[in-house]
This record gives sequence, structure tokens and C-alpha cells, in this order.
Amino acid sequence: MYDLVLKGRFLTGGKLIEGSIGVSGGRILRVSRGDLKGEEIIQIGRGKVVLPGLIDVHVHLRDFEHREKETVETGTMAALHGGITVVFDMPNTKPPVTDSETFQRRAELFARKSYADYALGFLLNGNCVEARKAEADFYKIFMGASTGGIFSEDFKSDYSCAPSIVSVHAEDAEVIAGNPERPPEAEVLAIERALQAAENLEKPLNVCHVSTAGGIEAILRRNLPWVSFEVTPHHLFLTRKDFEGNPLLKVYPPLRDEGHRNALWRNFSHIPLIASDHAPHTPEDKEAGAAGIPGLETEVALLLDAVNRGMLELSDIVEKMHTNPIRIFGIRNKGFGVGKDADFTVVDLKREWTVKPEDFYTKAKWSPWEGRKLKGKVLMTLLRGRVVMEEDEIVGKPEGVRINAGKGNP
Ligand SMILES: NC(=O)N[C@@H](CC(=O)O)C(=O)O
Ligand SMILES: [Zn+2]
Ligand SMILES: [Zn+2]
Repeated sequence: MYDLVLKGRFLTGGKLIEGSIGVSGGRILRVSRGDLKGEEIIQIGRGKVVLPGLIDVHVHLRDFEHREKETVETGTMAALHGGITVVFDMPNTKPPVTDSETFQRRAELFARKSYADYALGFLLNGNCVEARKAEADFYKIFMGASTGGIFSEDFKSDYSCAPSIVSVHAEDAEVIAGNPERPPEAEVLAIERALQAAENLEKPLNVCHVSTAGGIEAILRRNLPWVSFEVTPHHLFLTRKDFEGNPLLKVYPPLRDEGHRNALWRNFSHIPLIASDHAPHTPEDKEAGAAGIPGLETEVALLLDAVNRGMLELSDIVEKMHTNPIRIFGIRNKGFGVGKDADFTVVDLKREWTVKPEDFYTKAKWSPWEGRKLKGKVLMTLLRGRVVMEEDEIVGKPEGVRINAGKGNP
């Protein structure tokens, strides 16, 4: 008798199967095409699909001295509301996570306040001893300044110091200093330099929010197995024209012309990761020119809507927001398999709804897609065998745990 049996249609290995998942102690113990007995049964109705828990490897949850922008609670409730079970927290906070003591303070904050499971980042900029002491889940390097203004004086030495995978903001500091509109060549130049270092150092590198044709083509051409990259929904679904119509859409790297957006879609099957770069700011900060767009509560629905428009498959969402993040970042306790945490994102591909930011949990209650009718919605989120979000209500508690510290495989 399992604690919980989830019955319905599951997407696994790219195929839709009808069956039951037996869960006990927060972990998947059995996946069966037949019936299983459980203390609790959750029957997922027709038209709905159970996806393995979706993971966002690039979010800014602020807190610390920027609680007015977002807190760990509001940001991780927004994650569950958007169907995200694990968030990767970016370290360009105030104060920034650039020493092991601040890292420890952040880890304690998440342990108390996070509603989703989480990975914690450390900001590398010439602080190699502290970076090693922190033992972060991933390391972040800014090649050019973004929100918070910190960037690396020597990318290659910071990258070579990193004890584990580096996520890099690739915009060239010199180009953006002279060209505040941050043209495509700022990204392409930085990506080329990052790839050269990756070729020499042969250690894991993840290029954040790739937005240009030259950038994605340079990475694919170099084809280094230890180099991955992310693309955001705003660079997939919006262009500079949208920004010209709405200054709120200021973001780094900037929204690009149609040609760049087409290059991302042309190469869509080769994109390893889709990540929101959820970057909340107050309306005042946005008025004052802060860069960043909130994305946690719209990213999955936008992709489901695009599935309905034939632009991608449901299995692409699982590959780029579950399977690849687990492989690339080495998340041992996650995955759709026996012994792994029972995290699930239940979606209804046919549910139509209108984006209403006043219903968001994020403090950034605005969206580029405000008022947009989307076909496809996240209905329920389960974290380690517990329903934590259902029909837009957060029903879980701040019981998120750090990745690889979970009850999954040692
Ligand atoms: N993307 C942005 O425009 N802003 C991000 C920082 C970043 O990801 O560069 C932020 O933290 O606000
Ligand atoms: Zn960035
Ligand atoms: Zn970011």
C-alpha cells in the first residue's frame, strides 16, 4: 500500500502512457500501466497530462535587502504556481553572494522560507577562496554588468577557479560600456570568448539567456559536450518591436529583431534548456530603467500554448525543463524514475485562460502577456509526493529542500 497513487496519463521517455505511479516517503517507488493501491489516490482526469516536475535553472528571487522586489516566499510560491518544482537562485542579490558567510546566510533563508526545492548560486568575481569554501550548487559569472553592477575582471581565471558548473551572463563589458543598447555583437563577442575558454579548460559551462543568431550558432558550431545554454520565453516569443511599444520590456540581453528570434526557433531542437530568467523589479525601479522581466508564472503556459500552435511538442518541455537540467547540473535526487523525488507538474493542454498579473504570487504583478488568452495551463504541482499547488491555490508550506540534499539517491 503506497502513501499516494497518482493515476492518469504520464509523459515519460517522450511517450504518453496511461497508468499509476506509486509514491511513498516522497519518492517514486513504482510506475505501472496497471492499478496500484494507495492510502491516497489522485485521479488525473481526461485531457490532463502528468509531466515530471519542471525545473527552472535561472531565477532571481532577490530578498535580503531587496524584499520589496521579491522574497524567497513570494518567488517560490510563484514557481509552484507556474508548475516549477526546482528553482536555481541567482546570486546577484543585495548584498551579493560573493563570500561563504553570505552564501550560508542565503542557505538558511531558503531552508526556512522556500516553497519549492532549490539550488543555490555563488557569484564569482576574483573571490576564488570564498567560492571554494561556499560549496555552491552552481557558480555565476557576469562577463558584463547587469542588475547589481557586478562583473568579472578576468572571466577565464574565475571560470577556471569554479569548483563546479558555471552559468555565465555573456555580454562583453567593453561593448556594452560604449553601446548601452547592448547590440547583438556584445553577446556574440562574449560567447566566442567564453567558448574559447571552455575549449581550453574543458569544464562545464552553461551560457545564460542566449538571444542572438550569432550566439546560438557559435555555440552549436563549437559543439562542446560540456557547454550547455539557456533560452528564455521572452526571447522566444517577443522582439524589439514589443519593447518599442512597452518600455517595461527592458531586459538584458535585450529583446532582438525578428531575425534573431527566428534563429532561436530554427535551432529550437538543439536548445538544451528553457529558463525564465525571472527578474522581478518594483514599478518604480522599472520606471527608473531597471532591466528584467518576471516569467515564473507564465513560462510553462506559454510553451503549452505554443504546443497547441504546433510550434513544439510536449516532450520538448520535459526535455528542456526536466531531463536536461537534471543531467547538466547533476541533480541526483530528481528524475522520473524509481527512487527519485516524486515531483510532478500536471497540465491541461486544452484549458483556456487569460493572463491576469493581479492573480500572480510574484511581487512583480505585471507581464508582457497581460490580457493574452493562452490555451494550456498548469493545474497542479506536486513536490516530493505532496500536492503543493492546485487550481491556482498554494496548498503547500515552505518545506522546499536544497537539491541533492533531498531523500533521493545518496
Ligand atoms: N536579465 C535582466 O535583465 N536582469 C537580471 C540580471 C540578468 O539576468 O542579467 C536581474 O537580476 O534583474
Ligand atoms: Zn543575465
Ligand atoms: Zn538573470
